[in-house]
Amino acid sequence: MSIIEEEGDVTDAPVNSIILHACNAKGVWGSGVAKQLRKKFPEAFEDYAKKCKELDPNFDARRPSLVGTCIIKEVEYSKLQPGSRIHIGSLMTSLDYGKRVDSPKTILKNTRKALKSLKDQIPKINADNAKNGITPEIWAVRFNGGLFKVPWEETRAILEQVLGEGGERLENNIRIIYPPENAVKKPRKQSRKENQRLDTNYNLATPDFNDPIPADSDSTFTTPVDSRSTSTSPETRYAGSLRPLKRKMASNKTLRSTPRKRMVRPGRNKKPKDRERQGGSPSKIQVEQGIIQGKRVVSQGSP
Ligand SMILES: Nc1ncnc2c1ncn2[C@@H]1O[C@H](COP(=O)(O)OP(=O)(O)OC[C@H]2O[C@H](OP(=O)(O)O)[C@H](O)[C@@H]2O)[C@@H](O)[C@H]1O
Repeated sequence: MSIIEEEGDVTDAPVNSIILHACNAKGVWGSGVAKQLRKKFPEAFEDYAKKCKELDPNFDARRPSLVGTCIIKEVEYSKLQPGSRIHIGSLMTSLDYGKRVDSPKTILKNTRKALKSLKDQIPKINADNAKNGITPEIWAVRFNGGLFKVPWEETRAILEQVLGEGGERLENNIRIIYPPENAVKKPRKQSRKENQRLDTNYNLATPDFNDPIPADSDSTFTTPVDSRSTSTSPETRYAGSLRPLKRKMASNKTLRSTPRKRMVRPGRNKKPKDRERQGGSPSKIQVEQGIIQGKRVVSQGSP
């Protein structure tokens, strides 16, 4: 047994080979590789869906006995080559799919069991092909590594352990097929709402203006300052104008909880005229001058 990884399309696997992929146990091949296989080999899908339904008629996950097994279905390879055969091996590594997909840990546990199930079925397939002097090759995708979101290295380690174990090594060679980089769908474009949220979050962070602008930046490089001016965050809505500063000062006044008290000593602010009328004490200068507005003041020590 050898394992090689190469670029390509798994649906181009040759006649007499075994295509290997992972799927849920709910009878759905709605996306990813499974969908492609459903389209090209509808017989394999019908067999899989029927088996899922037999074991769990309502697909309510009460009888998840297919998880951890491998369904292998032999189908016609091509209508153009009557009698030509290919096997589709479906590793049931998660009970459900989409948001209800099993955790990576559970998927890996199920993968180990499902690969053992595959290994148990291979001798019969090999025996059938031996008549024609063929040892079928296994063409696998990097299963679990797409919609099931399990890092491929972790799945591969289990594959090597189970299929390559000691004296029971498989004689079949394994080809891991991965799509060319430019064939992989780009991540979904973020919605306008998500973009706005990201934008706001970004602008709320205090930009470090001391950060050097990357050397390879071109004229379209957007600094945090530029993007702040288009932001709708409260802190930055008025970036570049004086209005926010004025508003800030105004709001400081109105926000003060207790009005500032002025310390006023009694009679302090009264005009000299008032002071005199009220019989207040004359100022030092008035005393020195001896006169307050026509009224003679007798200073101390005068005869
Ligand atoms: N033609 C091609 N040739 C070669 N490699 C190809 C390829 N097309 C894609 N790949 C790559 O093959 C890896 C696995 O990718 P996938 O996402 O398919 O599989 P998976 O094992 O993570 O997950 C399984 C669940 O995905 C679906 O989901 P539904 O239930 O329909 O919702 C199923 O039904 C299952 O349940 C990724 O590296 C893809 O880039």
